[in-house]
Amino acid sequence: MTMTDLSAAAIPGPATPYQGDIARYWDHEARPVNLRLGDVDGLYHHHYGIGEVDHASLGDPEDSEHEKKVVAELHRLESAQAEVLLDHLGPIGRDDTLLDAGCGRGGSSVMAHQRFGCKVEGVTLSAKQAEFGNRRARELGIDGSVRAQVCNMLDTPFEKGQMAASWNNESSMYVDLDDLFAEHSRLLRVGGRYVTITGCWNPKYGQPSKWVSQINAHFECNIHSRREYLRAMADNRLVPQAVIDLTPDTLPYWELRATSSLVTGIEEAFLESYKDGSFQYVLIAADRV
Ligand SMILES: C[S@@+](CC[C@H](N)C(=O)[O-])C[C@H]1O[C@@H](n2cnc3c(N)ncnc32)[C@H](O)[C@@H]1O
Ligand SMILES: CC(C)=CCC/C(C)=C/COP(=O)(O)OP(=O)(O)O
Ligand SMILES: [Mg+2]
Repeated sequence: MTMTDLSAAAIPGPATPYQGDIARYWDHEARPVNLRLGDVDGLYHHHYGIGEVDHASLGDPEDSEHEKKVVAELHRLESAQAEVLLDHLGPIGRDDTLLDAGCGRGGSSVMAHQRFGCKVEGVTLSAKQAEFGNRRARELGIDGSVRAQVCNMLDTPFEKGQMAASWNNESSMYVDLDDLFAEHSRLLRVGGRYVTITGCWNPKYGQPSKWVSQINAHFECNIHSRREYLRAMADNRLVPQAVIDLTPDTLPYWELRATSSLVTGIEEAFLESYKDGSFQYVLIAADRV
């Protein structure tokens, strides 16, 4: 099957009722905070931002263009997050294939192809997201290299050792981590790199805080603890090379978002849980050994 021959692939139903819920959730998602940010430059993300806010770029709050500038700034910070994830993939060649596990509308996949010139396979539970990502790839003329498929990331059709690198950008809170890392470990070649950026609860807090529970309910997900990530990697031949606490770097994004007209109601939970230490935004990069 060639990269663009999607018609040949039989799409099985969801593996579990829960995966059916998540497929429906993302099939129906159309929040302005995601679509308006994506419209800035055609990279559509479903993850959050990192880095300092460029307050000078926002200008006067009374200015009629202010809201547009806030949208552009939030989007710049979300793309900066994806750039940091890609920075940790290691050397990638044009002939390599990467896996974007839980690819959403495909923003990170496109960025990876633009940076490395390689092939990128994205998988999502949502047919709407896969169609959206494949349409964007066609519009950009890169559908020979970047594609999305409706597929469970715990059970993919890719070959053992096929991937030079793989990642989960804010998509690992929907699955069991042992199952997830077993599949990444199977797909990665020895020496290949796995990267995740994720929110995780802090074992030092004791248990998930009320804010973490609120985030779980809001997104129908199941946030894991930092310890669970490290244990599940160790059990699946993934050896961490970097564990970076991005919590201080993501706070400016949330402060700005909380003041914008695009608020969704979840801003307080992120801000409060990051500040009380119960929740952390982390990047973990690991080598397949
Ligand atoms: C918050 S979005 C992140 C999207 C993307 N990684 C990004 O950074 O824009 C979560 C994604 O995980 C996907 N997902 C959740 N569980 C999955 C599973 N078992 N297999 C494949 N994708 C899954 C959803 O379909 C959705 O696309
Ligand atoms: C860090 C954690 C716990 C993430 C949970 C997964 C998630 C829903 C990410 C953002 O998606 P989105 O961009 O669709 O959300 P929003 O509409 O809030 O921007
Ligand atoms: Mg978003």
